[in-house]
Amino acid sequence: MSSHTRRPSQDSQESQIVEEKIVKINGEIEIKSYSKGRFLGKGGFARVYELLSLDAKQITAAKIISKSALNKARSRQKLMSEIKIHRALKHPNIVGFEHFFEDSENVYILLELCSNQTLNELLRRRKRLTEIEAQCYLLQCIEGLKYLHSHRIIHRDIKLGNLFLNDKMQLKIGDFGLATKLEFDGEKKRTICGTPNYIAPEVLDGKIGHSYEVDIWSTGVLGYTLLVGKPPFETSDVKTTYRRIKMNAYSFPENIPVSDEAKDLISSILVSNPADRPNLDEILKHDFFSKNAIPKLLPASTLAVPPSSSYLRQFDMSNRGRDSLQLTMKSRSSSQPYIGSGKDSKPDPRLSSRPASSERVEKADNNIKKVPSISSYNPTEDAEGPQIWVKKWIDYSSKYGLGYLLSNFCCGVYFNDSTKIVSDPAGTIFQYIHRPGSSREEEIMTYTFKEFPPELQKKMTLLQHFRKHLCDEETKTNEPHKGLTYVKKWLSTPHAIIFRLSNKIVQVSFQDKTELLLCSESKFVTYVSKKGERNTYPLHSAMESRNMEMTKRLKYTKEVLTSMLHPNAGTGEYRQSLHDRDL
Ligand SMILES: Nc1ncnc2c1ncn2[C@@H]1O[C@H](COP(=O)(O)OP(=O)(O)OP(=O)(O)O)[C@@H](O)[C@H]1O
Repeated sequence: MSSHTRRPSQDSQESQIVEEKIVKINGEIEIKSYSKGRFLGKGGFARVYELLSLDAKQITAAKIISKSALNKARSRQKLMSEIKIHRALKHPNIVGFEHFFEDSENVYILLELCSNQTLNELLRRRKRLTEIEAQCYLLQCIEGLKYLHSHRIIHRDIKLGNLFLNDKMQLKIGDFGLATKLEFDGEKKRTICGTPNYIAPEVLDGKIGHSYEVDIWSTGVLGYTLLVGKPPFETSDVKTTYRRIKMNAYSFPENIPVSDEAKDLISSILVSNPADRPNLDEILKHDFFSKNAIPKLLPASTLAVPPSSSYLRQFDMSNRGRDSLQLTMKSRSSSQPYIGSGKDSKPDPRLSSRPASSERVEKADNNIKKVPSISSYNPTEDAEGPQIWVKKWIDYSSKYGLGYLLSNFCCGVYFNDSTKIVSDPAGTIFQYIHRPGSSREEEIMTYTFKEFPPELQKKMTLLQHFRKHLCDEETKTNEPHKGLTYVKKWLSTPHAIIFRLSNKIVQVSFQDKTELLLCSESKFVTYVSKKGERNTYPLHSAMESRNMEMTKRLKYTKEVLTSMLHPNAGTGEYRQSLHDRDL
């Protein structure tokens, strides 16, 4: 199997098309083409990019390793071992291994794309996590480890940066560069490897050898790090860190609240003698995992902010005796801090903000009972409603376009020429979305705020201008986001402004501050009432609901969306028909 990359002749940059040459058994040659997309990150060895297979239209993360980095026999062996171990694995909590191939310059490892980065970036944004989040991630990590250990594989590098999150917020163990497969169960390994903060004492000792218990130790370090915000043995130099690990010198800081159950579990894991540590099943039976119900997956909003109190209440075991409806179909707060002019102050007609404060949603719990058709409905991720929506916007289409702030604090502009720009919350990177030449396909280019083509200068200045007006200082985080959601289309009617987001959510923000968020894929609808109450329903039950305020708006939305598909859409006649339509 071999392949080659095609370099554009006048372009000195890296090639954008990768071709894989497959020699079939009958000698025929098949060429598979991939288009190289966004840069996702780099490690010691590899640069990682999105790779789109042009025939299957499937996007993967491609770890591209230059062969020049493999001139030492040890690095080649390491890569071969990583591929050999990883390709045989299949589990929901392990990064999927799709495929690998090579050409004269590189080795390409195609992996399941984890678009929400790793727990490393998450913790940098969030500082530390709530207990329910730590439970949820630890459970998934332990499930992945159980699978590995049952196949006699020790990962040996469990740490924040090797725990990936996919678009559904599923945790996936990745990077098998240091993993090893035991020949038999009692075998001990002696290679000193791992990442300083997470390395187990028996690895540092080197004499006694190590086994599965090193992954258990790292899970303890992981639990501590998620809850406290920094690893237990961290110091400014590696030697002192190692000394602390050997002496088991760590403590829980007094100013950070950590439950007794969490402290007990972590302390039972972080013991010097590997034989005294609990095994994975014993960890799962610990009180830390039974003091409350634990969500299978967390909402994507927790990438930026902690889960809201109303979200948390559905997992509180002390509520279990209450009305089952309240527990199964909880109204959810976005948990994002409320930014905006508020309902009492008179809003600037051009500057709008959506009502999304958590107090409002908490009040909504009592209202849920009034919607009869949803009582048999069990909560899923979808019951959370969309995680990303337009929080504020400024309609400056009289001159330039529409500027907006999303609930995940990404800021964007839909320009009058239909090009779009969207920045990450920190203002580090931005994406420019346009249709090059006469192409029908949109192209998404990613640039940093410091380096971008000069022709984008004016649009960047406008983006900066909108950001200044829409963003609060406190909402800016430091971490670049990947796969940014942006406004794909928007339309203003006499009653509402309608946004179609790139994540396929349609948001209808009415003049009276009510709001509909429609998810065409999951067929769920979230309604924010005049009082600011936010509830999510399956679309079919929402249509039949007795909540007239909502059904009226759903009907209006349906009519507007249908007429947008009309051949006359965009013409004066069409616009007039929108004006004539009643809410
Ligand atoms: N499956 C994936 N989906 C999305 N991004 C990924 C994926 N795999 C890797 N990345 C990104 O690429 C970066 C480098 O990947 P990785 O750490 O696996 O490379 P490496 O060279 O093997 O690193 P190391 O030096 O730790 O062995 C990661 O930090 C992450 O940002």
